[in-house]
Amino acid sequence: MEPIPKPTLLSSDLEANDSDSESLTLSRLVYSIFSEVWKEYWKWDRQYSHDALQSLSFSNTPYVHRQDDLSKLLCTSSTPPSSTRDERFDKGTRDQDFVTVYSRNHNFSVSRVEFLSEHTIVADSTFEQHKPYESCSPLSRTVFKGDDADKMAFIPYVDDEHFDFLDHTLCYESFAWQNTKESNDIDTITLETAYRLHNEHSLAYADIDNTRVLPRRLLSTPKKTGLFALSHRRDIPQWSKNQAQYYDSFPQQPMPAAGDLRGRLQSLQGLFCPNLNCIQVLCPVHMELEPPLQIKTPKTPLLDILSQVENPCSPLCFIHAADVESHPSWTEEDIANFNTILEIMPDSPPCHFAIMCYKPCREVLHYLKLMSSTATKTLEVSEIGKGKSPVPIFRDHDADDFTPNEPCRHAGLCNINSQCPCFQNKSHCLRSCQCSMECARRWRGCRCGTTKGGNSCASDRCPCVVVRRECDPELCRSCKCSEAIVTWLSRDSTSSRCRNAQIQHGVQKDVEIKNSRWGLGAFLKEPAKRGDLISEYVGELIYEASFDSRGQVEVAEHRGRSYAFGLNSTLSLDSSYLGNTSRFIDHARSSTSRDLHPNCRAYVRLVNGEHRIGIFAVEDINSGAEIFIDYGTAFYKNEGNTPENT
Ligand SMILES: C[S@@+](CC[C@H](N)C(=O)[O-])C[C@H]1O[C@@H](n2cnc3c(N)ncnc32)[C@H](O)[C@@H]1O
Repeated sequence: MEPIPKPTLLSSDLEANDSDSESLTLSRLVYSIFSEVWKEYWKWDRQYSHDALQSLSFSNTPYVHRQDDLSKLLCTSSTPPSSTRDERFDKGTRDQDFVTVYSRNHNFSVSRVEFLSEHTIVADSTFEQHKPYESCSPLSRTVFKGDDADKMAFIPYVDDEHFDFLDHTLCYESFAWQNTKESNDIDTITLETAYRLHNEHSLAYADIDNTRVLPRRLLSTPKKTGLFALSHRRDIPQWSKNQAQYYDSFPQQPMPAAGDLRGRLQSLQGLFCPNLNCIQVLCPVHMELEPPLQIKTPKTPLLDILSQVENPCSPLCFIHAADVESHPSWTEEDIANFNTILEIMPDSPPCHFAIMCYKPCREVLHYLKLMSSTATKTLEVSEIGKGKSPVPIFRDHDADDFTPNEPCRHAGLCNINSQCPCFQNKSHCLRSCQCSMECARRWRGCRCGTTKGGNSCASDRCPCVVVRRECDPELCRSCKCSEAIVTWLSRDSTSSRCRNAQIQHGVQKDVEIKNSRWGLGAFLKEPAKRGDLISEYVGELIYEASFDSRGQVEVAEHRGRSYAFGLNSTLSLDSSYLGNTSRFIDHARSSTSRDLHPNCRAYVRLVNGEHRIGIFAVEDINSGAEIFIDYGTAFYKNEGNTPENT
């Protein structure tokens, strides 16, 4: 059985007998129930594991022909036992191999046995064994890792006498398998402890958390999701009779009432990542636990909004008759919901509000007129006396000297007084920043036009290109960068397309990985034009300490291959363990031979507030050609390569 972890904070106090304070009594109770559950759980675990293993043994595998409740398929290679052979095995197929498939129930009893014949394929030629190569999990987008854990998940090259793994272990504090505090087992034990303390000892969950005896917090805090919320997202072993009552007993995240539109929008918004590179549900990288509602300042005068509506939305649309006969009497709830929608999409036509508010379009316009006159007055008053702000300074065009910051969330203007992180970092405000759309720190996008059959934003004439950021689908409207992906997908070569949004659109070339001069190399499977994105370089985003301990000096050196790129002033992008085909692109120096020169180049671009690396063709390249980039002078220094030997 695993040793019971002692709570770090109170372990000595818990063992002392002479203190009677209320909190200590509470802590002792929590600890004693935790210990009780701990022992019960590991006893169950041992029996469960024993039964599971036992059930796999052949002698214990009774033939039960039942089709229902199949939960597990286990395969072993064998010939069928003669007693259970059916006709198929007597028709000259005896020398074939058979696979016996046992279907099992939750309690490991066998519910069905089948014998499947196995077809053997004889290869014409012998395969040559590939030399040892590390595995790399395929990745479609970069993931944020930050710092590697202090716990070592495995010992690399442990059977290789040339690798000094003892030296490598010094980079870590412990082995991951020595740590019993973070596991599904511990979470399971903690949940059962919480249940018993609450239901059998009448302890409030907040009081249990306050003792800080349990290894995980039960309730969520603004910064961290608690175990109760997490338990809905994972499977818990079926071990305790109390489990069926967990979900009635444990507090749920309160759901906003049906009429509370603001609350419902906020909780819905909290599900989706606001970063345009991501938009993933419950994204662990960009999302706060309870992000505030994104409120927007109106930008377009009402008359302009109205003039853009071409078709009536209904017989009661404002287009037919703009005025109402008398002031429509909406309930307080109607008005509150209308205001909420107005806050998040102020520049929408009344027809859209009509659908969302369940009100006639014409009545909506009446309220819009009322609200817009108030809004203008408020704006005028709030702008009085502000004076001119100093011209903002930015440095986010230079990745070597900049790391993107979190979106800003503060009251007031983005300046020194509000301690705005964008101001402090000299960056542009992001789409998901809380400041007004009129904020002087916001990037305004480009106004590049598109030409029929031509491209836009392909040169330094585009202001986005100049500052090394990809066009923004919400800001760069005239280059139609939000439509470029549709154009590309339809392969419509006659339509114009924005050339400065290829990374976010994932417009990549087909690439094949084959043996090459220095291990594996990347080869084009289709032609590429100058300026085309070949592939995005994806991997794990890591800080410098992890860059070092991943062993640019140890593991990578031993392997003889390095997959890390400097991304910006604090982060590197490493595709050693997670990556895509671009990790196989080899290096070539400028101005060497025709078939060994850099036909592509890696560029760091600011894409919707994040740095990403694109590998772009710097010349027209034929299908079948190997892709090369120039790794730069660091490659010569770090890897002992000289320009001559490459
Ligand atoms: C990003 S990996 C490229 C893919 C690598 N060829 C493979 O098999 O996985 C970079 C490593 O490939 C090797 N490499 C690539 N280009 C090279 C060159 N021109 N000269 C020597 N080694 C090179 C070096 O070991 C380098 O650290």
